[in-house]
Amino acid sequence: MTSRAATSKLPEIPAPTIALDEAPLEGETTPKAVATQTSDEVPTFSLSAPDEHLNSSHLEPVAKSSSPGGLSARDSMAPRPKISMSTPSANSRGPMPPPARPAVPRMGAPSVASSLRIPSTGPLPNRGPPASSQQRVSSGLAPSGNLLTPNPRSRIVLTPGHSPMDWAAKSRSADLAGVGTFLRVKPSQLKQMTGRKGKPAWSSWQGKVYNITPYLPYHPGGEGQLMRAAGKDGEQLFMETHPWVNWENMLGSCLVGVLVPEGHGMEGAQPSLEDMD
Ligand code: HEM
Repeated sequence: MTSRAATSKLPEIPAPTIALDEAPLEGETTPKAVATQTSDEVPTFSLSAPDEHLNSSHLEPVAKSSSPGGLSARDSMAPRPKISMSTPSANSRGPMPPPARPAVPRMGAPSVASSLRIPSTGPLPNRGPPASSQQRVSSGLAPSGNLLTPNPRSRIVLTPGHSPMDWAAKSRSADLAGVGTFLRVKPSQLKQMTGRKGKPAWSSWQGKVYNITPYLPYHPGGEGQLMRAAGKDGEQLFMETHPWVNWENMLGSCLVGVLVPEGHGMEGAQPSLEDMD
């Protein structure tokens, strides 16, 4: 009974004003009413096709699909989209997808998908000033001896057991200064600590003197580079090379003492210096 009423409404739908007034009310926006002018032609065609299905089989699918009939409303909605979708999908299932997809990515640039892609060839975003930082690499990738990265600058390949992580562990575990107590070191005395002739290599940094000998095999720049600072103030060389490196933290266990003027007494320090010769 109700089905006939619905079918009877369908032929009345072609009148544009009635059908369109009902649609926007159920819909969200009234501006869609503009489509009514174009829909004058559409409803005649689209409705004709479903009308045939509805008239002939609107009761049949309900009975076929489910006898309880609780889904009658859904079933009535389903066939309409199926009709419109069926014709294009049936045509596109075979050949359509393959040719369309490859053409777009090969062209590349203009598509939205391409703008979302990560460039495979261009430079990656800068994540920090020391791009080739040994510290950054070593923080997670060099738990033991060998360094796994190439030498973009003048870094060397450290021998096994001498990675920055190894140094961190060693420097935490022991006093590496090589002196019994903190010393007052004169510049003339610092100059003698060149790491040669059996003497340790000392270097000063901001008024403090460090024994850099234990760190030599751990220095990513090589022993030769580090030795350039031996026997003198190494701050300038250090800052010219890697100002981001924290000298004090890395060589804290190597602290010998403080640098004092030449005329300053060496009361406590003199014996220790003599003993080391
Ligand atoms: C004495 C204290 C020093 C410490 C604790 C120290 C520590 C380090 C560290 C951690 C690196 C790796 C840096 C990185 O890859 O980002 C490095 C590299 C290097 N260091 Fe030193 N260094 C010292 C002194 C010196 C001195 C006096 C020189 C002389 C110029 C020097 C020359 C170099 C060079 C050429 C590199 C390799 C280039 C680089 O990776 O940046 N270092 N040093």
